Amino acid sequence: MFNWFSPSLTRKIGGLSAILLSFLFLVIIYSVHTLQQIDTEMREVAEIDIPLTDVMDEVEILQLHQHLLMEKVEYLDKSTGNQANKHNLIQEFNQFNQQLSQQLDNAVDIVRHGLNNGNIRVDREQHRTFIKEVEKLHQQRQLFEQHFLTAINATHDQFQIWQKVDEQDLVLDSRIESLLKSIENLTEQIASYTEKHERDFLLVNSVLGISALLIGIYLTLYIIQTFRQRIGRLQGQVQILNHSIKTMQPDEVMPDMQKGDDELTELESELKRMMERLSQDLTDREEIQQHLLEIATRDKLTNAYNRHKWDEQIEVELKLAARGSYLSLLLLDVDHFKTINDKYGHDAGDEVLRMLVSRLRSRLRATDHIYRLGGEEFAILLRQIDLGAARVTAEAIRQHIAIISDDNLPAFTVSIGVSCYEHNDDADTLFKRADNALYKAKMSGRNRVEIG
Ligand SMILES: Nc1nc2c(ncn2[C@@H]2O[C@H](COP(=O)(O)OP(=O)(O)OP(=O)(O)O)[C@@H](O)[C@H]2O)c(=O)[nH]1
Repeated sequence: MFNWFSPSLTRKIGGLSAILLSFLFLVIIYSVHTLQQIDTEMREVAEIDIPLTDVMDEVEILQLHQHLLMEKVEYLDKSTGNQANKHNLIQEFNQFNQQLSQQLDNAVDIVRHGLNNGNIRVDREQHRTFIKEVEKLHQQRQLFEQHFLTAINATHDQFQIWQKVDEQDLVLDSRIESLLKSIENLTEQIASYTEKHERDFLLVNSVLGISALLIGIYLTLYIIQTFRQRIGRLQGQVQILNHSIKTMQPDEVMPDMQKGDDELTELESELKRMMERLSQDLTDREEIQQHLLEIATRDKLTNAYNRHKWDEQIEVELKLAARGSYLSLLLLDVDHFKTINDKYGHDAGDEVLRMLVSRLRSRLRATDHIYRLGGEEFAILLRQIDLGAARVTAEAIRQHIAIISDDNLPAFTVSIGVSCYEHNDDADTLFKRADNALYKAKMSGRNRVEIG
């Protein structure tokens, strides 16, 4: 089923456009149909009703003329008896008769022709009735003429005969009048049909036009609103992405995805995926950097910090100590390491160094760092430890190392020189005191702790 909220933007706009076009199509179809209808009705009025009205007006005028002639003839017949004049008037009367017949035939022809050609669409039945009425009028007129001629030629009861003729003349007048009235009615009827169609045309076209306009406005506003909203969101996300790339900080929170599966949502999810990829890349990069840093600062054999790290860190620790915190240095050297190497081999010597660092770690706090300064010499920095405590720690270490017993490794001992930060010490002076103490320990027989 068509769900308005889920389909793509193209389909939404396409759907609304299709509805809009359908409305316009309906307007066009309806307009063409109604205009055709109005045109047919106007043609019917022009081709049938107007000529018919003209003909019947002509009939009425002729009838009036004939009526006057008849009055004259009647007067002459009754009073003067002027035969020559009467004869002329009768001839004139007959001419009008012919013209009247001709006009009535014309009227019938117009209607019949219209019916046969299909030009008459409105009230065909009433038009057929009109033909019948005209034919009847025709017959009555012929009857009237016969009566008129009889009246002229009558030698007695003239007054009564002329009265009858007058009566028939009146009937004919009223019949013609009613025929004219019926034509007028037909014309009015067609005019009212046309008017109704024009009104409907305006109404339906207005409704369809306004609907199309409203849909068009809605469609435009919907597109503008949607694009502004969604593109605003996308701009925000692109800015977040941009900022993350600039600062190399992928921890910016992307807004939640909008529901739907249109093109802009796809673009949004693509941006989200890019952000995730960037985040992953930056994490990987950080891990690699961390790893490289480890490699750069650690001794490969023992994993203790190397001399490079020592040079860096001692300055940091000295600054902290200068602010008032204790800092002690243990300088540790394996006794007779050369002999171990010579006697048990270089690999065994390596293993001794590895084990030494591992044991030292187990005796120290996490904040006490071990540095391999070269060969079998190590430095240990003890934070927040004064000289006395450092000596105790050094002694504990020495004893712990001396009692190691491992079947695979030779027993060995260490000598330790201890120094503690003093006012205005630098790396050299602090180191020197520890080194002197170590020297003293070596000179005093090794496996000893000495204070510098
Ligand atoms: N196995 C091994 N030996 C090393 C390493 N670095 C230095 N050495 C050896 O350590 C020995 C140090 O010997 P010396 O400086 O004479 O010191 P010592 O034999 O320990 O004598 P004292 O310090 O006076 O007790 C040398 O033989 C070096 O070759 C290493 O990484 N592995």
